[in-house]
Amino acid sequence: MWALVAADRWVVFVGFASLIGAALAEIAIPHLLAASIFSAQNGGAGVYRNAKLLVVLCLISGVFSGVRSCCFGVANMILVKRMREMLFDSILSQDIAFFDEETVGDLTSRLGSDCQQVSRVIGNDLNLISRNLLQGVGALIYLLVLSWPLGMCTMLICATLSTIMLVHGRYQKRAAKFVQEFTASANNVAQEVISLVRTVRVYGTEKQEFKRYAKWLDKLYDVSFRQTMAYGGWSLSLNYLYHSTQVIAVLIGGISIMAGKLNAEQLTKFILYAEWLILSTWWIGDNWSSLMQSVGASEKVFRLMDLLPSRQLSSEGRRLQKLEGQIQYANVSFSYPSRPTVPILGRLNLTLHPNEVVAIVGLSGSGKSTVVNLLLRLYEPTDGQILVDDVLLSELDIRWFRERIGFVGQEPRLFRMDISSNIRYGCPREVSQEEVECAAKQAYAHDFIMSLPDGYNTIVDDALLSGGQKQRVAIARALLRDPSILVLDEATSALDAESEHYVKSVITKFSTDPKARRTVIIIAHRLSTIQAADRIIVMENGNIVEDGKHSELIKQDGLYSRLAKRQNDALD
Ligand SMILES: Nc1ncnc2c1ncn2[C@@H]1O[C@H](COP(=O)(O)OP(=O)(O)OP(=O)(O)O)[C@@H](O)[C@H]1O
Repeated sequence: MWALVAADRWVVFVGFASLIGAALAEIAIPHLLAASIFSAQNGGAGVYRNAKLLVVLCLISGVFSGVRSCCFGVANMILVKRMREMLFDSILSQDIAFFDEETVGDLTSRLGSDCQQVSRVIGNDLNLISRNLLQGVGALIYLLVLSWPLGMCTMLICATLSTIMLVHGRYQKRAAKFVQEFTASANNVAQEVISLVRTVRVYGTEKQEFKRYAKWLDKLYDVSFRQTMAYGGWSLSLNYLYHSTQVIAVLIGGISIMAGKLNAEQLTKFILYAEWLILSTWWIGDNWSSLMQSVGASEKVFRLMDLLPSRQLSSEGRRLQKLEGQIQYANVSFSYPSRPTVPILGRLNLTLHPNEVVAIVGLSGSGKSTVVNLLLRLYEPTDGQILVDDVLLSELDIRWFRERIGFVGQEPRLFRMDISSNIRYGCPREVSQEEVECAAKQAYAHDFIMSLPDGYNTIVDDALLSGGQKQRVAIARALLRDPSILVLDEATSALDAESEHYVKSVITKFSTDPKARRTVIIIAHRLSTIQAADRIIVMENGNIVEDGKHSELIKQDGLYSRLAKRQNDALD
């Protein structure tokens, strides 16, 4: 955290300097107050001088307090901004496996409320704790000098208060972690339910979902209730201890006056400073528990911030003169890091030649998408190697390589921006509007885009376009890059019959038009779309069981032929 603050050390430095200035100015105020009252009673000498001094001290303390508040306020803003930037950057630079483990709700909670809470450490808690600590220590020294028996009694009360404060702070820190966890869980449920609201509505599970959300809110309430009770206990003990200083003042102070060891002015000063000392301890205690809550909330935030970025992104690799598009899987085995004991691919061997259009088919869960995930280096093989143009994929500059890949995922989701920007998204070169429209035409998306109210400038989101339309925009995005390797994962699953026909034409163009040729990998469930592919790979349980052209595989009478027959029967 200090690294975060260091960049703005001047703001923090000026803040702390004004804090000390204000505390020093304020420490003399009770003394002057009592002195003025008693000098007035004793004939008036020094009243005006004390009053003038009081005005000057009040002015100084006011200016310093104002500067202090501004500086710590600014430090707080800078801190929360920088923390969010660092955390977001750290999250974005993680391996994809990280996102299999963490939930969206959890991460957004860390970025939102947790960062805000942690920033309070600088903006509020540390600032107030330091100020009250300074004032408290000043008051204690004054009290001990004034009358050590009275000073010692007050110190004893403060020590008791501090012990209660530490126990209370530790409790608040523990409670803050639960609050953080339950808030994140409630956020997870809310995000999931809102994003699946159509399913919830159709299945009529609103009440169930409400209960699921309310369950976490109940837990949150429970912890917050205990926190409030603990705070009540803290306030109660503070109150008793505060009033006990008044009792001590009356008793011990009275006895001291009768014994001639103290006069009325000194006892008044004692009461003022003792009150100040107790109030300072109260404030420290209050801010201490808040500081502990922030420390509790900060643990996960800092753990996330401290994660090392994905090694892929931090290492530089080789760049080839041109990506020809030859891909070779050599004895590749793989298990997902979240389920390391479940083998997904077992010693897979597959070679794709440059400009070949290869379709991968197979039953659901047979590992088709996993083959593509490994090529995109979203995951690393557990064993074996992947070579691209005879170079190890792990040795290639991953950014350079990905720039040359066009990818359409299973569920293309669009960004909340206009269609034109969605098509340009991630394109490594400057592209004109004509090029965007040309890509949209190739993906048969141009006509429906033109029918939208603002054409290419229409702001889209997931709800505005149909699945097939979103998929065609995603295909246009992939084509605009003019990639050397094009990957279409289930690119036809969400298409209606008409769109499917168009996409089939795009695929046929890749295999027939020499100008459009590139290495294409198509993962498809609808076998009718991939008949024009140069080769069809059939997968079962993470292994390749058949490999050949459509006509050859039909003749083999194996899994592909069975799948094709089943689909034909379904259509009849
Ligand atoms: N991120 C993940 N973490 C753990 N297991 C996963 C993950 N993604 C996929 N799997 C598992 O890996 C296996 C293969 O999944 P994959 O998505 O590659 O199959 P697929 O053939 O593409 O299936 P489909 O046709 O249904 O998309 C499945 O058993 C799946 O449950």
